[in-house]
Amino acid sequence: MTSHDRVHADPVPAAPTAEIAWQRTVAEHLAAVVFLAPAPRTVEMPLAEASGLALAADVVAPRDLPGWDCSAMDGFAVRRSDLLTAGLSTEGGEVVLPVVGDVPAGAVAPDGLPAGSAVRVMTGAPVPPGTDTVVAVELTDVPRGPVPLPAQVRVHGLPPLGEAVRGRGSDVAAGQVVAGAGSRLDALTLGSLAAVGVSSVPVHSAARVRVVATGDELVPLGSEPGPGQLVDCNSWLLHGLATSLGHPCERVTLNHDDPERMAADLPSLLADVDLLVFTGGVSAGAFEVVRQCLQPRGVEFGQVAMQPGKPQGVGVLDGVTVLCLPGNPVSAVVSFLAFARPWLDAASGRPSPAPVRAVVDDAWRKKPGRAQFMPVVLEATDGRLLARRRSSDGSLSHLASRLAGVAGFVVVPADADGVREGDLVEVMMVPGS
Ligand SMILES: Nc1nc2c(c(=O)[nH]1)N[C@H]1C(S)=C(S)[C@@H](COP(=O)(O)OP(=O)(O)OC[C@H]3O[C@@H](n4cnc5c(N)ncnc54)[C@H](O)[C@@H]3O)O[C@H]1N2
Ligand code: MOO
Repeated sequence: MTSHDRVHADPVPAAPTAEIAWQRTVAEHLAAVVFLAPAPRTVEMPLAEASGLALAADVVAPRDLPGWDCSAMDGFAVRRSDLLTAGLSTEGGEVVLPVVGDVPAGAVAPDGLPAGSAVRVMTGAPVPPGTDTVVAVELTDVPRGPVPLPAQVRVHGLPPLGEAVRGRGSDVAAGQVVAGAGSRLDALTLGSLAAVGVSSVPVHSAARVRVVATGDELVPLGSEPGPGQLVDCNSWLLHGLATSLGHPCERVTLNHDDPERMAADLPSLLADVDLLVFTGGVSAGAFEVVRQCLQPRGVEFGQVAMQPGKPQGVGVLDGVTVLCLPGNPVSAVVSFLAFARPWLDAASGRPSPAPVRAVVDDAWRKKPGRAQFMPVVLEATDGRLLARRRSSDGSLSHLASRLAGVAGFVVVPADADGVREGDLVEVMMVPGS
């Protein structure tokens, strides 16, 4: 905590120890955090409200799509053998057929097609039983566009059998799986289910999240910071990440460093959420409000071999998983993506995203010992995804303004001493970027 007036302020609270409960690799801490995720809840939800959620079961088509044999073109439905009989061949010629009906999209097709006749059909409209081919309007003497139903049609091209006829169920047959269990209801999956008429789906509900920024140096967005103060950005960063992953999230700022006051607020902070995320006040200073409040209550504070994001806390209070992330803004973002996101994925039944691989368009050194999360911009060039450092100041944890435009973080393994131009690396992506 860096508040200007703290220098002369309250006595130091009766501090628990600043003991380091554990030292872990990123993989070890990830496993410890994800282990705490509860089994996903399953609910039946209207499709319209299920965007972004994961399906809890396979969803099958309740009916065939298309629901009838239909036309793929504006034209005339015929029996192809009638065209051949009337003298049309692949060599050429033309035939005239009487037009005995009109089927716009949305209409019901006539029961059948009298021999040697045609029915005008529009794209998507049902074709009468017995027809097997649609002659596009361009292959006839009928002009394109809004013309009255002609009494007859002159056909001057022989389409192949089955041309422009879509069979019933040719997209999906009733009972076939449209989207499998675990699929995320992105726009296209949601639209597919709407197409087959699925209006409600079994899903894993999103997790309810509360993010709490702490520190008496913080002032809310819109206020002018005084000496030693700064605008809280972490609550916005973490709230934005949680909501962009589709989890409802409440944003709280506690601009004090009083562990007793925080303890009094704990029941309401823990109420009605699945995941409570603190940021700030976890390290080794004299006024680490989160550590001082939560360590005596069983939350463990330790160090993870990563940069940024070394100090971390984790525990369970009243059945709620509590993650305590560092206060430096880049550290908070990296920690959220590395640990809170996988917890959220597990608790909401979503598969972890496949790692994105990119080629480094840059080179930098690092000290071996801690995994590094380097903020990068990504650029697709010549079929390759190039990762370039967002800033030559690298992965420094306080560079809040340089988070703008960051697409992800190149994960440099702990034992590496740097990255060379052309290296293929894994990128931990910022959701929605
Ligand atoms: N003696 C040691 N000092 C520190 C260590 C250590 O091991 N020994 N670890 C360092 C590392 S690494 C990190 S990361 C930070 C983490 O510190 P805290 O989690 O206790 O965070 P604070 O001290 O509260 O804040 C750090 C920094 O970030 C600013 N901050 C905090 N919250 C916000 C917010 N919501 N919006 C914007 N900025 C925020 C805060 O003002 C500080 O400047 O500890 C190192 N120290
Ligand atoms: O871990 Mo801290 O986040 O390096 O600055």
